[in-house]
Amino acid sequence: MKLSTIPSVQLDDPRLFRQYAYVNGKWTHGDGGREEAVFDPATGEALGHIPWLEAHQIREAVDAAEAAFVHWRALRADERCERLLAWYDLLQANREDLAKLMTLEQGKPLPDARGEVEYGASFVRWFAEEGKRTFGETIPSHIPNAALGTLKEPVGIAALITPWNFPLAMITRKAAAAMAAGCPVIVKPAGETPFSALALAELAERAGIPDGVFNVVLGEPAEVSKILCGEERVKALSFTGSTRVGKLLIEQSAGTVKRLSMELGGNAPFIVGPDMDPGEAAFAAAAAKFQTAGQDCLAANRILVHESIHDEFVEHFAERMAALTVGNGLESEIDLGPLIHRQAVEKAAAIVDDAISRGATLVSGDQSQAPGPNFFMPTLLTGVTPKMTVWREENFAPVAGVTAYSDDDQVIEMANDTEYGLAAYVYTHDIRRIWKLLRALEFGMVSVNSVKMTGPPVPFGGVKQSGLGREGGITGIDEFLETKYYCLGAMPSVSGS
Ligand SMILES: NC(=O)c1ccc[n+]([C@@H]2O[C@H](COP(=O)([O-])OP(=O)(O)OC[C@H]3O[C@@H](n4cnc5c(N)ncnc54)[C@H](O)[C@@H]3O)[C@@H](O)[C@H]2O)c1
Ligand SMILES: N[C@@H](CC=O)C(=O)O
Repeated sequence: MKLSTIPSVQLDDPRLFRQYAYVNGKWTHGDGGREEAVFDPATGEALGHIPWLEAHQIREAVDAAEAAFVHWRALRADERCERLLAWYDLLQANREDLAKLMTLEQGKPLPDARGEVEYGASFVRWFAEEGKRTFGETIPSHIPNAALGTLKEPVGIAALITPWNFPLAMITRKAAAAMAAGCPVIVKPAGETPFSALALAELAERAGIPDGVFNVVLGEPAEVSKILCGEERVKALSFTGSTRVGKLLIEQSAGTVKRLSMELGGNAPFIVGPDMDPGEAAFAAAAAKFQTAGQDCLAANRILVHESIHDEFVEHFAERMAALTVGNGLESEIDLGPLIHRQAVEKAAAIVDDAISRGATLVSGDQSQAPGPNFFMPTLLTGVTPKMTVWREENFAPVAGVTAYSDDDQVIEMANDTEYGLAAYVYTHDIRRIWKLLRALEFGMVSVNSVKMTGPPVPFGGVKQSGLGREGGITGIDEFLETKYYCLGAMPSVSGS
């Protein structure tokens, strides 16, 4: 292994920085000697290296999870709860180090990284408790002398494949639900951000999570996913990432008929009604657009403003953008960090060029001001239309596309004009308009007059090509549970009703 630069960033606990995979409670290198560098997107410097496991090592992780399942599922729910709560406490106690690691590998400003650690930990606590409430049902019997009911049982080994934009919370929202349900997990984090996942493994071990229950495998993404999807013993696949890769994994899982949860791309409309104060709406829209430098599945992708306040809104939005500071997320007072890598910057530039070539107006976004090659300055385009990539695709960059509409029916049509259906924002105080939009918008989540919409109690997920299933909330654990129906017959003591 090559030397890394992370220790110089002064983690309070340097053992949270691991450059190995974690399988069956052991830190593991790749048998084939393959490894990958991980870069700080702000500076371009290598932070460290991770091994790429060989196919037989991925299967060993499945063997380990299979063995662990026997004991993990046999624990009482309150015993699993205790271990998960110990994990939660350790995440909280190490919040600062986890946040530093995250900023280094992902780029988001340190306060946002702290927020994500808090957010990620909150799912662990939530599901620790929810695990105690996986109730079955009693069914009034139609069969004489029989007792009918259901039990909830863990589905089995769960493979969790996660993205780089939320390197910790996208893991805990899945892993805590699965583990609380009694399932061991095999996590395959994004290659860009493995260190948050490995720190989670270190803390899981300290929390007393038994060997084989929480595994982190690293490797060539297509190779690893093919094995996990093709493995009969892996019963559930929970994926967060792009719709393109999600579709691929659905296909790869067909042969083994897995339980699938898919949290895929978004293309969120942000609708501003004619009754809104343009300054207030612009402030909210900027918050919904620029968090995590726009690299958020919930980011406002198409900002649709009523024509009567459009020009004023644009003025306020541009003012708000001018106040944003772009830079290395480790420095103070930074609002936007870098994009994850150079290709993301190139994609953002291409989206802006495409929009301008098709008639959009560039209001602001001078890329010569970018503090480094992976940075993209907040950009505002007006007059965006459905023909433009900025409308059709999730841009995953700090590029805001604004357009005007004239009435509610038109804006509903505009908002729904996408194959995605994750989240939508509505800003208006007119209760009739709110209800009309809420019902007509084809999205899994609609947030009215609030940028913040997520958290542990929330059923997070999309419709259309934004995904399958829901994470979090009271149903998130069901993604990892089977319903077993039972009929206890020949029981004269039961009446049948
Ligand atoms: N709906 C949600 O909850 C949610 C949350 C976060 C991110 N996202 C989406 O994630 C996307 C951004 O994340 P990303 O760029 O990491 O997504 P991605 O699809 O490129 O990667 C996600 C994961 O899949 C792996 N992967 C990549 N190519 C693969 C392949 N060919 N075969 C198998 N695995 C492969 C990656 O290594 C990573 O672990 C955006 O579309 C965003 O909207 C959705
Ligand atoms: N912000 C989202 C992650 C999407 O990228 C969440 O809260 O889950």
